[in-house]
This record gives sequence, structure tokens and C-alpha cells, in this order.
Amino acid sequence: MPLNCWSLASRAPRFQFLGQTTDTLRHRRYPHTQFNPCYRFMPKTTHHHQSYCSLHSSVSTSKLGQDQGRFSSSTTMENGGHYLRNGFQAATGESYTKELEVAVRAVQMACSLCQKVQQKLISKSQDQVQAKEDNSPVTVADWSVQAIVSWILCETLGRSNVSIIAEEDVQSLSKTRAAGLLETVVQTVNSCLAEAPLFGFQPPEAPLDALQVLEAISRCSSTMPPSSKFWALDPVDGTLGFVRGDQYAVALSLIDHGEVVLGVLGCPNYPMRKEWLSYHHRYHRIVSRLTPPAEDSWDKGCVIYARKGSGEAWMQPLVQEGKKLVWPNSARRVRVSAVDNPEMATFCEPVEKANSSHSFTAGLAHSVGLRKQPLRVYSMVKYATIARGDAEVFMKFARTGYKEKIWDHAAGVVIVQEAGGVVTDAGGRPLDFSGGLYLQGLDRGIIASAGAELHERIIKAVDASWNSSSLGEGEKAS
Ligand SMILES: Nc1ncnc2c1ncn2[C@@H]1O[C@H](COP(=O)(O)O)[C@@H](OP(=O)(O)O)[C@H]1O
Ligand SMILES: [Mg+2]
Repeated sequence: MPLNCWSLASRAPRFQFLGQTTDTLRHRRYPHTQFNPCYRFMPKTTHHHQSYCSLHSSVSTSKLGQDQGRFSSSTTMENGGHYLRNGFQAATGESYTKELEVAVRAVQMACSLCQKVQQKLISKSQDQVQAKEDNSPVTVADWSVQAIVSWILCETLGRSNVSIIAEEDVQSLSKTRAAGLLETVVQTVNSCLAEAPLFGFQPPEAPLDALQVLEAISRCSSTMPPSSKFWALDPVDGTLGFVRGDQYAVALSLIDHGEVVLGVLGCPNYPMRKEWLSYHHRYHRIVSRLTPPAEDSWDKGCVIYARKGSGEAWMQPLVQEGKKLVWPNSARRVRVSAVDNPEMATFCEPVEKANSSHSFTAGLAHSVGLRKQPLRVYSMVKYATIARGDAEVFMKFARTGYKEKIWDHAAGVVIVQEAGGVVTDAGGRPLDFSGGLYLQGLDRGIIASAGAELHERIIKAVDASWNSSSLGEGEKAS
């Protein structure tokens, strides 16, 4: 069981921030800079010091690459001074600094792994695609990413501080008949970990064996009740998009006492031109090949991330093969679109009508005045689309009885919110991540919008049409 951070709190020194104005300026101009001489170590008594606990305790167990001086204990002490300010919003805006950086680096690494596996899947055979019990395809990438992220988080933040809920379990992978598959996963994990220094991590001293890989995967339980602070991981969200060579995402978030405090979304196939989102990915793969990527290329793929309360969402290009991730890796800020005229707005939704009712959203779009064709995109890339300002609305209305899992939304929600957007259920309430595996008390569907006005219109339209539609009665997705 993960160690409860509160118990560490009493042992940890507590720090207070001095010089808020300077910090605000620094943070605006150099948002990724971690060291700030304006911070002083002072006793303080707010409960947000729990973030410090994990920062501090992780230092001793850190296996980050030696070149990552920012993770040394002295700079971590400085980081510890960042988060204590007035109230929750300011506090979260300044804390989880180390967790965020580790998470972004881990997701970059996972994206690199996924790209290689997807390339193989598309160019070779389908034998790396297995059927899960619910028949959704699960691949070597799902298990490998889960193993990698689990291993990295535990090694860098300290195993006792890390609790993870993630999608994949090891049952099918541990079966004797899956020996070949397990071997492939172990190989994939080890060849990815061999590149750990490129991402700022130290590789394991020896390649992981099958048991260690299974252990890393199964450490991420989706059945055990999570601790008060835990990571939610969808190793490959939009598996269908992934196996089809289309959009998918690696989604990692940190949830603390029911609040999503960090969100990181790796979108390896996000195209440089938003119009290409609506084509099958094969099309822009061909085009990308014609224009070879430059250094720090934005041609395709990105990692988007945000920290709750910061009012900022950031995007990095994917690290090019064989290149080193130099933090903050040409990150730039993303903002939601300023378009509030429905006629000019684009809404996106799942590709699969089994996952969201296309007919219901078409009716909503009509009544709200959204005139453009829906942008149908696999996975949480839809949240990235809103955060980047490439679309204005995302709607999902799953069939009655479907329980939305937290890892399918957590990262995207905080990113859209910090990029200036709004995300609620169809009743206008914030999504509730406080209940473990599933979103709690979700009212009908999920709506994310670039602006409050557009959002309000859609919610009104749902209210007006819900009862008169067949959706209120039974099956929603049709
Ligand atoms: N019947 C259903 N209704 C709604 N969502 C579903 C669903 N079955 C699966 N999903 C979720 O929808 C996700 C894919 O989202 P999208 O349809 O937007 O591409 C899946 O993630 P995975 O692919 O990670 O399993 C899965 O969690
Ligand atoms: Mg998913």
C-alpha cells in the first residue's frame, strides 16, 4: 500500500513563499524555470505541504540522469518553497513541479515507444493485437507503456509515494499461451528503457525480466481503492485509433483528494495542420514523409500539459528519434479558441458511434447553430484539440449505463480548463473525480467548450431536447 503522504507531513520541513510579485513575473516570463532566489525557507502551516513530501522524499530514491541537476536535492528544496501561497488555486499553481516534469518526460518516452509499435503494427502484421475480454484491441504498446510509466514514476518519485490506477491488467499477459506476447512486451520495455537517458532518466542497472515487467504493470491497480493522491494512466487511449494508424493519446494525470492537479496528454499523431485531423492519418503520414522533420519539429505529434490553478497549458513537440529532451523542449503556451459564434465553431466527438450518440449530437449542433461537419477523432486528442484552439466544442453522450472511467478524461479536463476552456457534465456540473475508478454522478454526457457562452447554449439545448429524444429512455449511442 502506498505510504500516506500525510504521515510524512509532520516530518517534512515546511516552507513559505516570499516575493510574490517577482515570482509572478518570473513565472510568466520563464514558466519552466525552477530555481528562484526569491524563495526562502520559512515555517508555514497550510496542508498543501503534502506535495513537498513527495518532492522531498523522492530525492533520496531518485534515479534521474545525473545531468538532471534540477532534480538534485538543493533545487528540490527550492521547489519546495514554491507552492505555499494563499488558497488552493495559488497553491496548486505552484506545486507539483517535479511531478509535472517527471510526468511529461515519462509521457514523451511513452510516445516514442508507441510510435515504434504503431509503425510495426501498420507495416507488418496484426498479431500484436490481442482481444481483451470486452473485445477491444489491446496491444504490446498498452502493456509496455503501463510498465514504463509505472517503473519511471516509482523510480523517480519513490515507490512508497506512488499509487497508480491504470487501464491494463496482467491476467491475459501472464497466461502461458501469451508467452510470446510477454516476451515482446519485455523486449519493448527494455529497448525503451535503454533510451531513458535521452529523456532525463537513469536506465535500470540490468534489463528488466518478465517478472519485473509484470510487477510494474500490476502495480497499477484499477481494483484497489486508491490512496488520497494517485496517478491515473491510460497507456494508449483510443486503442482503436492506434491500431488503425490514426489518432491516440497517452494520458497521465495526478489526482489529489479528488482534484485533478496535473494533466499530461501525449498525442503522437497530432498533425501540424488541424485540417488533417479530419483525414485518415494515413494521408498525413504520406505528407509528413515528403517534408522531413526539422530539429524540434512541430510537424506531427505533441505533448500537452497543465497544472491546476496555473492558468496555463503548454505544448511541447515530441522528441525526435535519438535526440535528447532538453527541458522545457521548446514548449509554447496553448489557449482555447476565441471563436464564440456557433456558425464559425467546430465540434468534435468520438469516431465510434457506439461510444457517443452521433444522432443526438447532430440534433444539438443543429439547435445551437453549429453548422460545420463534426470533427470525429479517436481518443483524448479531442481534449487537446479544444486546448489548442483547433475546435471549440467536444461532446460525448455515451449509452445509458456506461460508466466513464477517470483515466479517459482527467488529463484532458485540467488541460482544457487551464487553457481557458470549460468542461462539465451535461447538467453543467464539474466532473467528479473523487470516487476512484469511475466519474461520479455524471449527468447524461460530457461537454467541453472553448468559452462559457457556447457552453451554456449547449447545456440549454441538451435540456430542451433530452426528454423529447429517445435518448432519455434507453440506449443513447446510435
Ligand atoms: N460503450 C462505450 N461508450 C463510451 N465510451 C466507451 C465505450 N466503450 C469504450 N469507451 C471508452 O472510449 C474510449 C475511446 O474514446 P473515443 O471513442 O473517444 O475514441 C475508450 O478508451 P480506450 O481506447 O483507451 O479503451 C474507452 O475507455
Ligand atoms: Mg481510454
